[in-house]
Amino acid sequence: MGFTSDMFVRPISDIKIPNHDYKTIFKTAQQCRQHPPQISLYASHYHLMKRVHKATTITTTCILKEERDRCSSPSFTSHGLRFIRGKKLLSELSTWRIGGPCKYFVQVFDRNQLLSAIRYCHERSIRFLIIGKGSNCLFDDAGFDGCVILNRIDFIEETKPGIYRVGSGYPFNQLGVRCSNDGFTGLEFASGVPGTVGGGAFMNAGANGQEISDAIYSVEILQTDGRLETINRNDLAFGYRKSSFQDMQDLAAIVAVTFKLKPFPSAREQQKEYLTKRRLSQPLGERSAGSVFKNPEGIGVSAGELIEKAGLKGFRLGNAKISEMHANFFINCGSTSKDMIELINLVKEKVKDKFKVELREEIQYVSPI
Ligand SMILES: NC(=O)C1=CN([C@@H]2O[C@H](COP(=O)(O)OP(=O)(O)OC[C@H]3O[C@@H](n4cnc5c(N)ncnc54)[C@H](OP(=O)(O)O)[C@@H]3O)[C@@H](O)[C@H]2O)C=CC1
Ligand SMILES: C=C(O[C@H]1[C@H](O)[C@@H](CO)O[C@H](OP(=O)(O)OP(=O)(O)OC[C@H]2O[C@@H](n3ccc(=O)[nH]c3=O)[C@H](O)[C@@H]2O)[C@@H]1NC(C)=O)C(=O)O
Repeated sequence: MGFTSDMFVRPISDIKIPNHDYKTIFKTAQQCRQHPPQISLYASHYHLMKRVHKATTITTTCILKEERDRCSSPSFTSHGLRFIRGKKLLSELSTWRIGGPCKYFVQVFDRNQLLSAIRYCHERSIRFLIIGKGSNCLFDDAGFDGCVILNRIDFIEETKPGIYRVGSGYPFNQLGVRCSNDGFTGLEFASGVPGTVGGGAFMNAGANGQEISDAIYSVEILQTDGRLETINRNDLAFGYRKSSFQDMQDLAAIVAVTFKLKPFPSAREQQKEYLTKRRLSQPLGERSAGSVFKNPEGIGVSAGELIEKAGLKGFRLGNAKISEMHANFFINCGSTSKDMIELINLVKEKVKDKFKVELREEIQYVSPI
């Protein structure tokens, strides 16, 4: 989307002339009589309106030019945040290491920054995407024609024994280790999961019979209109890789999650056992996005098993390959998004032909526009 000048019209409060500094306002007005007024003045200036409105206009025009220049440079600051324009590669932001440049990129470290980033996008009708570790996303080689907001809200506080309030950008993996080390059960499975707490809640991450939803006490979310809301677990619905968040029209982002865990002396051993199992059965050192497909429900056979039985383990299409270790992990060996999508579609077709089972993706496609 191109910039138009009216995107940069700002109310006078944003113009760096203090309300009482009439001298500067008059001076600016005198310099720029040719411009028509575009925005209204504050009531306190009303008695000066006739003489001042031209000052407002020209000052705004200066801001427009300044902001347009800033926004077309490789990096610029707005709303107190540093944006990178056109340079950040999505391949650097995804565990699959696939994806072209995004039009804007910004990192947020707390709730207010997240709100500012969303406001920035909202004011300019820029499409935005919140990502955590990008461990479940397939980005396009063409990139993303919007703003990628990288969630780095990564605080953790134990408010009472077994109750943890955690920023949505906190690594899920680390949370699993921390809670198990502290002797609490419920999140042992999280160690080894490469996502964030927010991504985990959004997807209702699970493994080894545990799910994040079983440990959640409440979730703090940010709505697109800027409102913050805390939702109790009882008011949320979860299923296999499914959560209420996926259906919320007004959700901007999950900001923090509070977990309530029970004491369990063997939590640490349990966590280590899960991690060992994961290391033995999953290609963790390779560029993947974890399970590509959800397990089909109600048939008692996993997606990995079906793909293996279809004879596809180790199959390679271009530079995208099905892991020899686990058939539901697809490896990027220098692949494009096109290769990976073709491989995914081919697997779906073969499994459908052979077993009459429709595999459904767990990974999320992020379209470039
Ligand atoms: N069990 C396993 O071994 C593995 C599990 N996973 C799971 O995949 C998920 C990926 O996590 P992560 O890498 O952080 O996510 P990603 O960065 O891959 O984002 C995935 C999706 O989650 C949504 N999302 C991410 N963070 C937030 C947030 N704070 N608020 C709202 N929505 C959010 C985004 O939705 P939108 O597009 O709407 O912005 C995005 O499309 C986790 O559930 C992880 O547990 C991944 C790999 C292996
Ligand atoms: C990796 C993910 O989560 C994983 C999670 O780590 C593990 C461990 O609990 O259980 C799920 O995998 P999974 O169902 O493939 O679990 P596994 O224990 O590896 O395999 C299940 C069964 O399939 C068989 N199997 C698996 C892979 C394979 O190539 N061939 C095969 O026959 C295994 O022998 C086993 O009998 C989650 N995947 C899904 C889609 O639910 C993820 O979500 O990205």
